[in-house]
Amino acid sequence: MNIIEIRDLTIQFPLRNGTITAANHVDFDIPEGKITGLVGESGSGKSTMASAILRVVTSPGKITSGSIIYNGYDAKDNVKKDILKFNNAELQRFRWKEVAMVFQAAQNALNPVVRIDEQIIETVQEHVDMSREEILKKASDLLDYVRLEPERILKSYPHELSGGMKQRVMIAFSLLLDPKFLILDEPTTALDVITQDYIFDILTKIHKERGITMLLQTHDIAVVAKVADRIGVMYAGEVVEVGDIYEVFEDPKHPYTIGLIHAAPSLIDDLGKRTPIKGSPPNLLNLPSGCPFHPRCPFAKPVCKEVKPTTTVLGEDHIVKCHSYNNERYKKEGLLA
Ligand SMILES: Nc1ncnc2c1ncn2[C@@H]1O[C@H](COP(=O)(O)OP(=O)(O)OP(=O)(O)O)[C@@H](O)[C@H]1O
Ligand code: NI
Repeated sequence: MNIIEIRDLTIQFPLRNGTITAANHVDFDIPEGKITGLVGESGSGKSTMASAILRVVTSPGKITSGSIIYNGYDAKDNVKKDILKFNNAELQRFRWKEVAMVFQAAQNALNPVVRIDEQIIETVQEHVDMSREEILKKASDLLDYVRLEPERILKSYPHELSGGMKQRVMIAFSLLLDPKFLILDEPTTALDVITQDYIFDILTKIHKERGITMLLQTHDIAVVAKVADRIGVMYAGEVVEVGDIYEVFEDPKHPYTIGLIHAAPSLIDDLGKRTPIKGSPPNLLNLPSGCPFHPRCPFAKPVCKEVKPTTTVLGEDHIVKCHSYNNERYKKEGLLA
């Protein structure tokens, strides 16, 4: 079952010099109980899509089409719910209790002048009726779970903690109301590699032991390879390939996916073969015609310049948006092993 089903989602930012389409008629499913990784270069629209799920798209962004169905409620109120139609009371109930998010640079979300224990109590009491004692007990268990020393952390101010510790506090925070679905937006960016690995260990443990569905957004495809069950690839506001992690790494279909894999140092055995994707991400104010990837694509054909590719279903959980996905040249040119 899919906990989230995004259909035809369009999000636009009207700016003085034009309109940016950060999500362009996106269809995307997030299956329950799995870790879905979402990769794409900076500006491809990952954070914007996540912010739509929680209805926190930043101004001047507007959702101009689509629906986001949430299937996480109990069978008894067996109605499919469109998050985009939630009223304020429904949103209040939905955020934190159903879906929680750990933001990019979440550590900065902590209030610098309030002790951690008071911040936790305040946040929880905004959403549910729980006593201070109950909250502190739960917070201690969770801090312990993310391998922090509860007594010390609860009495600390944010500046007394390292970046990695603050990020683990934010992960514990996100679990306070037992959400079914956790969105992690670049949860380890700005942390050193050892701390990153440590945090991914903890996230994997949380996923295994609690069965929480996760959406992990990152520009680092190597992280997705390590942690996720499925991968979605975003380019210029579109999801261009989605599939099971083994299938996509074994047999990537979109030239952009192939490019990302070949550009990731730790995924290529022979470092000499590492090849960055040529060119740079498109200007969303002035998108190329047809397939937005065509100016950078080694396999572009005349049609790619003219016609936007539609979605091709390749298997039970594998889709691609490309005119040349089955091009034998992929293999001939040695781009694939
Ligand atoms: N508040 C805003 N005002 C104007 N444009 C915005 C705003 N938020 C996002 N955008 C634009 O929307 C596009 C998608 O941005 P988004 O942050 O979703 O990408 P991303 O894939 O998360 O990138 P990153 O890896 O840098 O976080 C970008 O072109 C960005 O400039
Ligand atoms: Ni982002």
